[in-house]
Amino acid sequence: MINHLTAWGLPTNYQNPTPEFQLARVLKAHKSNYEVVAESGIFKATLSGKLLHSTEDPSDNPQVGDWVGIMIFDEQTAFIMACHPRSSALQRASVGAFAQAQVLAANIDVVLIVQGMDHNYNLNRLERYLVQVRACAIEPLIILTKADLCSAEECTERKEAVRGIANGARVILHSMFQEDSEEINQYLSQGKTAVLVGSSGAGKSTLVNLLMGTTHMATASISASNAKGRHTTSHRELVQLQNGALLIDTPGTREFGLTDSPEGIEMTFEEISQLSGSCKFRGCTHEHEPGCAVQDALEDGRLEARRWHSYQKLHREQDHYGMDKVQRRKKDKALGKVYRSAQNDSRRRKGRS
Ligand SMILES: Nc1nc2c(ncn2[C@@H]2O[C@H](COP(=O)(O)OP(=O)(O)OP(=O)(O)O)[C@@H](O)[C@H]2O)c(=O)[nH]1
Ligand SMILES: [Zn+2]
Repeated sequence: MINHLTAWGLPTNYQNPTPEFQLARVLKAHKSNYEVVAESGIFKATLSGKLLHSTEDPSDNPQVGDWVGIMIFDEQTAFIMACHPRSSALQRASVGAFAQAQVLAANIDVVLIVQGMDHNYNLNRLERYLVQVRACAIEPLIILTKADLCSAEECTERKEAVRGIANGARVILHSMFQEDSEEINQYLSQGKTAVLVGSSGAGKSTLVNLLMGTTHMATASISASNAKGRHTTSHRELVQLQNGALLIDTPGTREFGLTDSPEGIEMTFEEISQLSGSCKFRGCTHEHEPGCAVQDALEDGRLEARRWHSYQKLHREQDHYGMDKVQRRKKDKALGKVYRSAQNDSRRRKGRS
């Protein structure tokens, strides 16, 4: 018998960490309402009280793509009892929260960074996505959509420019008027989970529709379609593609704030990391020191000023996040102390009375 959950990306050697509960994967997460798929079907789900109160960090709460342990309540509803460890998580700095990471999707194999070749085209933004995806240790794939809006020369030029900053990530040109999506499909293999990111209007939903085709719309992913059978991006959701791969669309990720993994910057700006190693002084700030390899490269044109400024901006942002996180931890710790001492006082008072 084919294990139903393998069609939802369950790795063959997966060990269920909580065998007392049924294994399920989160298909949708909207605030505290979830939809999960288990061997026995699709359920609406909510977090169990225990899980709700035991998670200190909001990023530990289940997200789209997570493997969870559920207890089935009736034919349609279930409780999520446990959120299992993730093989990977695509996260960004949380919007409006101080130095908190927000998990956008869990257990991801590849992130498709979608950018339109219209006014959406922007190398700095691509670098930001690349840094953060790599900071999460996930493979990035860049898809330049709306190729029909550029001349053939412009397309080639832009693809080359993107290759120049991609540091080894694959770059694919795409248009909705193309008959097939074979080139993209190569990276979306059976049982692998991909996430689409890109700013609003980049062409993500259009691409999801193309990759989903029509046959799978009749299955679980019907909920991803409106009456006209079109996928619409209102919230994150995991769908099955025609070729057996799984795809999560993230709507309008306009803000894609960096968290604090320096690996992302090092991998994306490898040439700058290498140059830094040749500076005369260790700890060179690359601003005014003599014998600075970065300044030399900027002067003779080996390093483009745009790229250097982008690197500096992203580096600063990441440093800020790191410093804010240290501060937040200190504050949390101090608050914890105040709370514990108040608890002890109250216990003592109770003991005396
Ligand atoms: N010319 C052209 N237009 C495209 C192409 N792909 C998408 N579009 C158009 O671009 C607009 C935005 O596309 P969507 O797919 O809705 O963009 P999105 O990234 O899902 O946007 P959000 O849902 O806001 O995150 C739509 O009007 C599409 O028809 C393409 O390859 N060529
Ligand atoms: Zn230097």
